[in-house]
Amino acid sequence: MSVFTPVSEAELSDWLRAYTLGPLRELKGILAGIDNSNFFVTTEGDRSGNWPDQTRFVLTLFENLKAEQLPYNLELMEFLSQQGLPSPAPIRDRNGQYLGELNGKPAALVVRLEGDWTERPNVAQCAQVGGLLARMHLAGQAYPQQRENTHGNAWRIRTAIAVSRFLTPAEQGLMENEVALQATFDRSELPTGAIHADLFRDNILFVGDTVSGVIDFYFACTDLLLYDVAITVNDWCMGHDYRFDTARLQAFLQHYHATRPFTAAEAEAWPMMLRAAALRFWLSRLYDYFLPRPAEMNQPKDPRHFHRILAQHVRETPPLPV
Ligand SMILES: Nc1ncnc2c1ncn2[C@@H]1O[C@H](COP(=O)(O)OP(=O)(O)O)[C@@H](O)[C@H]1O
Ligand SMILES: N[C@@H](CCOP(=O)(O)O)C(=O)O
Repeated sequence: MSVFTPVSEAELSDWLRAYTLGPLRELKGILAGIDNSNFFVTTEGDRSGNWPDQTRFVLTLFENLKAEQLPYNLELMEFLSQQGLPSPAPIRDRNGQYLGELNGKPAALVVRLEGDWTERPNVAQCAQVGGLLARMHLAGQAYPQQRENTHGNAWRIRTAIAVSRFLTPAEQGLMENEVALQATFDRSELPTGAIHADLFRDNILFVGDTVSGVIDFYFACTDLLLYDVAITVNDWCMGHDYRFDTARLQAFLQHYHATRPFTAAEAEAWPMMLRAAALRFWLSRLYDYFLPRPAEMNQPKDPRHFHRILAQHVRETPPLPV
């Protein structure tokens, strides 16, 4: 979303001296995104450096994650990019470090990928994203690091308490019921691994109908693969009436299933995963909407969207259609 921590050209020019990317040409704050402070950075390039042809980068100042939590995310991006997946590689400085500090925040530069995100994905794009997510899950099985989901059960309970006063009694009832159900739902038979955990439409870039990039791995963690699928389809395959668009959903899931077949336990857990995924973003959007952090540029997202998706999933829980 946002720029919470401003950076001046002089501050960045000074910081860039640690890299072999040449002098700063342009610095521009990015409005999109909601967690970190992001900037497009263009440099003059340095033909003698490690990134001779690269002049376009994204600078992120991490607002929530601490430096010790970031190696999981940044090294996952590097790992997936080495496996041929279109994830932006973090840039290492002259000392081989990809994580520094700028204006009191942990900060990193990553390669700026080509392409734009799509607001209205078509069936072919959903199919591509389904296949891509399955490939990311399979590749992630070899990723050696683990990180607990910061938006798991304890976070759900804490956040539900914090936002409760902003809800109607009916909304409070729905939330309390879901938080309690999710807390006791048996997940022990479900496959786990490295998940993106926020693979919304604005985190995939396309050139035409071809995926050119997967960005924003800063919620990535070790969790259920099926939960990641549910998060992704709740955004990519949702229709205007808060029911799935069947053609996009089937294309997505069939392409996923062709690369990593769903297990019987996953088919059974599907409705609860869709609900967990909707609850996760209802809660975070409520929190960001009613209890926002101060920001120079900010664009809170509408929490009612996920309230409606959750209510619909509770009314009618669609089976896994593969
Ligand atoms: N590697 C990248 N290549 C191209 N654009 C990027 C890249 N990383 C981020 N962006 C742009 O910055 C925006 C915000 O980034 P994002 O990681 O989603 O922010 P946040 O972590 O705050 O949610 C994206 O919507 C995209 O336009
Ligand atoms: N995708 C989430 C919030 C995180 O936003 P992002 O800009 O980091 O993708 C939502 O839509 O609520």
